[in-house]
Amino acid sequence: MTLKIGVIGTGAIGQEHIGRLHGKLVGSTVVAVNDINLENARVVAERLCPSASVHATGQALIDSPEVDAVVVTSWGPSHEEFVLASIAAGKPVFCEKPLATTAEACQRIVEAEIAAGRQLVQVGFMRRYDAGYRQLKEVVASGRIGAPLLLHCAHRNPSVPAHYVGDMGITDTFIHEIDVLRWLVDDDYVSAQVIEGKKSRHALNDLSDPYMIVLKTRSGVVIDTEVFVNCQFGYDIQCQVVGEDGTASLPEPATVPMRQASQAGRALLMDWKLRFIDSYDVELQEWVQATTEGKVTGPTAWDGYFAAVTSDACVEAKRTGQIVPITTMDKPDFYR
Ligand SMILES: NC(=O)C1=CN([C@@H]2O[C@H](COP(=O)(O)OP(=O)(O)OC[C@H]3O[C@@H](n4cnc5c(N)ncnc54)[C@H](O)[C@@H]3O)[C@@H](O)[C@H]2O)C=CC1
Ligand SMILES: O=C1[C@@H](O)[C@H](O)[C@@H](O)[C@H](O)[C@H]1O
Repeated sequence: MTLKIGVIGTGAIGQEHIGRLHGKLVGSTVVAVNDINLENARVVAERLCPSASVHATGQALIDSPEVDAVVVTSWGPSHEEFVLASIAAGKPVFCEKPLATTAEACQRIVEAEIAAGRQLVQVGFMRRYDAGYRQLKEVVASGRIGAPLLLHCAHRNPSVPAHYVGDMGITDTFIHEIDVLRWLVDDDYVSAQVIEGKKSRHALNDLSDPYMIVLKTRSGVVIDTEVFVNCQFGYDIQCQVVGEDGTASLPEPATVPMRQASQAGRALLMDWKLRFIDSYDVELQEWVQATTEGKVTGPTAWDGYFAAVTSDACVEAKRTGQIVPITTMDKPDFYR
């Protein structure tokens, strides 16, 4: 069976996902697209999936009988509307991160999915599919470095566009660590602290950059992460787990070691698209397979909700300079 997919949002990652769902992966085809910029949707369809219909609204795409499943790659503030509409239509939906921009909105999605009686929602936390993170998780779970005590992490982007403002360092960027690190150590967070310091001269407008975020988990693991989105030198993701008996680190992406012009070294990637290209493929291939079998096997609406609660706590911690507790509703049996 071939899963017929409708994609809402034909911007940067929308185009990436259309490319893989229509031409690269097995068992899927893109039959419909939509974007508030309709002309852009038409141009993208023409280039990547010429037989797809271009719908005037996201709702029309979701309602279309030709669409079996929905992929939401529009801006964060529109996610709630499209995910709720997909649930109401009884259609599986893959939503890029964040699931929604507030914890309240994510809670509404969780409640709607429970009321619908079956899991339909997967969130685009692709790092769980990255070969390096999967290897690191295996090492941690094997007990070879003993129980994890501390994590030292960094999320560095070379630069960000002018529309990247305010707390996006948390809600758009650090949200990846929020999800992948609780999955990595199989633990949940209980508090957040944000430490701001000297601002880089490369940070535009009101953007505070860089800063440190410290999360503490239920079992007491302390996780520090540097968020630095104007670091200039590369797209650089770091994660080191310090255990009772040793340390384990996220492998560096494989790039060619070079000796040239009196220097020895290797190139750094400059772009998230390249750094996680394989994980997006694995993520969406597993989603297509699971959706065809009527299951959700990846990050759920609950994971999206938990990430949003944590992200809200980090935003509050940044605003107040205080250590902010992280409290969620009880995890429903539906997600156990
Ligand atoms: N998993 C990952 O590594 C990544 C995830 N993302 C997430 O994907 C989403 C999109 O990000 P980008 O592609 O970078 O942004 P973008 O700005 O390149 O594209 C977003 C597209 O959505 C369209 N759009 C916005 N509101 C809409 C609405 N109500 N209905 C239909 N179309 C609408 C815009 O016109 C635009 O074409 C965001 O939630 C972002 O956080 C983005 C980059 C990487
Ligand atoms: O999801 C992503 C972007 O939306 C975000 O803006 C970047 O900071 C992240 O590194 C990238 O993975």
